[in-house]
Amino acid sequence: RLDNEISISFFLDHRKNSMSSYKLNYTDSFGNGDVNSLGSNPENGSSLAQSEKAVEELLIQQTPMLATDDHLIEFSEALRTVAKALRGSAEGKALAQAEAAEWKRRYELERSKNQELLHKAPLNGVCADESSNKGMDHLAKSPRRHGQENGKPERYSLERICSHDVLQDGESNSPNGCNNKLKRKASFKLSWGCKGQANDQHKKEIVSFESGNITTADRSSKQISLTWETNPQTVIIFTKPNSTSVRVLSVEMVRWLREHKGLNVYVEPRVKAELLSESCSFDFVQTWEDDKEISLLHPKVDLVITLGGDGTVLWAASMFKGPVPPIVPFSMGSLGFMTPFHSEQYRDCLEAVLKGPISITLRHRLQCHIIRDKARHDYETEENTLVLNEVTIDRGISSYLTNLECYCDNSFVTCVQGDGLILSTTSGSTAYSLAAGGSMVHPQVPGILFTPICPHSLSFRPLILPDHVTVRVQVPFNSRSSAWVSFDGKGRKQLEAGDALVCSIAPWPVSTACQVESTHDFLRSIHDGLHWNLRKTQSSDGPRDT
Ligand SMILES: NC(=O)c1ccc[n+]([C@@H]2O[C@H](COP(=O)([O-])OP(=O)(O)OC[C@H]3O[C@@H](n4cnc5c(N)ncnc54)[C@H](O)[C@@H]3O)[C@@H](O)[C@H]2O)c1
Ligand SMILES: Nc1ncnc2c1ncn2[C@@H]1O[C@H](COP(=O)(O)OP(=O)(O)OP(=O)(O)O)[C@@H](O)[C@H]1O
Repeated sequence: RLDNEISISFFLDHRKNSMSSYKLNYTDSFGNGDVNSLGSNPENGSSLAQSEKAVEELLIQQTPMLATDDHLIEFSEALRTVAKALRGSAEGKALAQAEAAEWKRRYELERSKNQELLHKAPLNGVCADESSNKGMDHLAKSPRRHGQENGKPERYSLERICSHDVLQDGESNSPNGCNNKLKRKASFKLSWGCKGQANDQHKKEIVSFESGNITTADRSSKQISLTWETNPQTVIIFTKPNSTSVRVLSVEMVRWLREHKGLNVYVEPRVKAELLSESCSFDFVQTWEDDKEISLLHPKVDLVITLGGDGTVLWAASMFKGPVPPIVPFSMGSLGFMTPFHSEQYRDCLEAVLKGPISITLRHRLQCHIIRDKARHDYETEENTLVLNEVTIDRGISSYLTNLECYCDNSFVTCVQGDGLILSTTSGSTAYSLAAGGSMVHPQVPGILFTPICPHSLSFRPLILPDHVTVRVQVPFNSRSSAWVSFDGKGRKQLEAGDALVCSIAPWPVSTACQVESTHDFLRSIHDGLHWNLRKTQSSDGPRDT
């Protein structure tokens, strides 16, 4: 601080014509006087200006002896140096004090915010009967660490969430509300951890600030495992249509699930008809009359099995407008990014899954909402659609460029002029978005991919946005043509000028069972499915660096 006042007083002995004593005072930025003082005679201090004037007068008017003159000059130089040093030290001290006060203020603020959050947020890992207001949101957004679990030391403890939590949330959000059926559902818990790494316990749940250090948030995308707490009793099987191999397998699997595992089995109406045409002994198999009824099934179903390719997984997920039971996807298609299980080994695989624990990939979905300009004042709006891969806004049959205004949390992002735009989940990053030049992203990375389709621009690179944002894509009023939206490649809807699509991460992810674990399965699928970075290895036979 530069406002320190320094006064130097000289006490001159006129008789001896020499300096006898001095005193230095300075006032710090907090108004404390006499913080440091030097000198042998502390009384009779005067201002610096007066003292300097006195020195000057002495030097000029009194014609002192040469020796005394030199002595005074030397002394005044010394004083200047001391004054400069003191000023520097006072400045440094004041700065440090001000900085410390600011750090302290921020730390207190952060601590009080954290404590507030702790009070507000319910604890994860507590079963539904202990805490009733938890949801999948906590799983995805606010994992919490337990000090002790099952008597194990803290460093081995895992975070967990019970299936009740998922249900409770689903029930409160579901338009159908099936509370009376909750008890029929097998309960399970999800745990996530970092293979017992000792230092894991030190991670903080949110970004925190301590002693000038910023520590990062806990990682949300850990390996997640599912452990049944009560045995699963009901499964639902979705099958790819018009496939003989799928039909043969479904007959065999339904019988095995009933006879060897004693499970209740649901299938689609089409499949029930197929089963009954094989044998009337399949009349135990349950189904539903129309698609609306399936939305009432999720409280009863413990496990979903799919027989087909990725499209069948997408189809199965689309049947659940709220929470989705864990899915075990068997590969009976050509690519199989999301279908790691081999159908030939279905017995071993289902034995392992029904017994648990199993690794799962928690795949985020996007919830998409169309807002019509014509209906902007209406109370009723169109129903949300949930997608596991992506929502696409394109030019459809129009031969004009699409013109789409894009906003992210109300900030203008850009205007897409080209064939269209893909808003993809990270699971969908290996599907259409990949074909349009988007990056491949591990499915458990939270985020929304913003990938243009054939943009008529040289510099439109794809983006990946964080998972908390809301994206709005609007057809401007001056657009030459309307645009078309499709959800996981299905259910096309027209967007007229002024209409908008609003899209954000849904609170109901889809958990798919892993064959090994999430990262292993993802890497296997990009290697086997896409032959990613496949190249003949260069031979060692040739020129080398010396
Ligand atoms: N140009 C393209 O690549 C293109 C065009 C349209 C649709 N699609 C994709 O097809 C999906 C619909 O799948 P479908 O089976 O109902 O249609 P489909 O029968 O036309 O199959 C599309 C292909 O995409 C693959 N696929 C689907 N989801 C995938 C994923 N997450 N990762 C890697 N590959 C995936 C499928 O295995 C299949 O081979 C859409 O969600 C979209 O992503 C891609
Ligand atoms: N149960 C179902 N009912 C109606 N349509 C379905 C069902 N299961 C899958 N489909 C549709 O059938 C199409 C093909 O399915 P899927 O992708 O599973 O098989 P595939 O094309 O042989 O596999 P892959 O995608 O690996 O090549 C998809 O468009 C999907 O939406």
